[in-house]
Amino acid sequence: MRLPLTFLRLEKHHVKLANEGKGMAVKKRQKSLSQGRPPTSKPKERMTSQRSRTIIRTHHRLHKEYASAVRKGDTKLAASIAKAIEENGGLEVYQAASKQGQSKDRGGDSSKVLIDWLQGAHVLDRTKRTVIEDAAKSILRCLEVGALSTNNEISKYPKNIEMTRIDLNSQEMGIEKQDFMKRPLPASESDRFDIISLSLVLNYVPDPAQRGAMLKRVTQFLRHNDPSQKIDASVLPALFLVLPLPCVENSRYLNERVLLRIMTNLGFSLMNEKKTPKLCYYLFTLTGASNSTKIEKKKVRDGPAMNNFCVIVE
Ligand SMILES: C[S@@+](CC[C@H](N)C(=O)[O-])C[C@H]1O[C@@H](n2cnc3c(N)ncnc32)[C@H](O)[C@@H]1O
Repeated sequence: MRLPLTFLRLEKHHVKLANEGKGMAVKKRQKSLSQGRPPTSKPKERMTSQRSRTIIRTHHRLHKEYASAVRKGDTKLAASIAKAIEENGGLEVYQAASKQGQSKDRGGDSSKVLIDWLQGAHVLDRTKRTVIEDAAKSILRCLEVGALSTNNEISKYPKNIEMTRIDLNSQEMGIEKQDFMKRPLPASESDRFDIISLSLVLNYVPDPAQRGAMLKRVTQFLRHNDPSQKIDASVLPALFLVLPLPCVENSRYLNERVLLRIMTNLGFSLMNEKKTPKLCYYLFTLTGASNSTKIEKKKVRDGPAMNNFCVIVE
C-alpha cells in the first residue's frame, strides 16, 4: 500500500520526537546494499571553460601542424606532433571539451538555431514539434556531420526528422564513426538528405583546400529540389553551417563577402544568418548547380591580431 507523502513525513517527525523524548540515541538506519556498493563510475568532472578552451585551441593548432607536416612528407615531425595531440588528450578529450560548450549554461547546442529557422520557414510546427500540416508523411532526412550527442534539439523530432549522425570518433550509439570525406557518394536520391549540418566542423578541417572540398561534397549529398514535396520547403534542401565568429570576422583570408561568394558559386543561396559574440550561424539552400569557379587564397585585410583561416575551392 502506498502511504500519502504527508503521512510519511508526519510519522518520521513523530518517531524522531519520541526518540528524543526518551533520551535515546537514534539508531543509525541500516544502509541499503546499493549504498554500500563501490561506485561503478566516477562522477563526471566538469572542465572550467578556460580549460576546455585551452584544450580546443591546442588541439586545433596541433591538428593543423600535423596536416602541414604530412603534406610536406615530414614523417618524423608528423609522428612527434601526433604524440603531442595524444598528450593533449586526443580527439576524445577535444570532443568532451566541445561537448561542454553545448551545455545549457554555456549557450546550448547550436541546432536550437536550426530548429528555430525551420519553424520560421514553416517546415516545422512551432508548438507541436511536428512537420507542418499533412506533410507528416514527408519525413525530413538530416545528416549531422560532427555529431557529439543524440540528444540535441534537432534530435527531438524523431517522427519528422530522421537523423543520420556521423563523426570521426563516435561517442555513443546512434552516432556512426565515419569520415564525411570518405562517405560513399549517394547511389540514388534515397541516399541524399534534406538538411546537412556542419556545426563547428569546417573549422576543424586543417587544410583550406579540404574545407572547400567539404563544402563541395555537401552539394552531392543534398537532395535535388522536388516540386512534388508537400511541405513548404522553400528553405530545403539546406546546409546549416556554424563557424567560430573569428573565422569570418577576424581572418586575413576570409570575410563574409568571400564566404558568400564561395557558397553562391557552389549553388547555395543564403536564407538565414545569425551572429553571437562567439559564433556565426548560416542556413543556405541549394538552389542551383555549382559553377566550378575556383577560389584561391587571397588576403582580404590585415592586422596584427588576425588569424589565417581560409577556404580554398579547387
Ligand atoms: C567542435 S566538434 C563539433 C561538435 C558539434 N557539431 C557542435 O556543434 O558542437 C567537431 C567535430 O567534427 C568532427 N569532424 C571533423 N571532420 C569530420 C569529418 N570529415 N567527418 C566526420 N566528422 C568530422 C570531429 O571529429 C569533431 O568531433
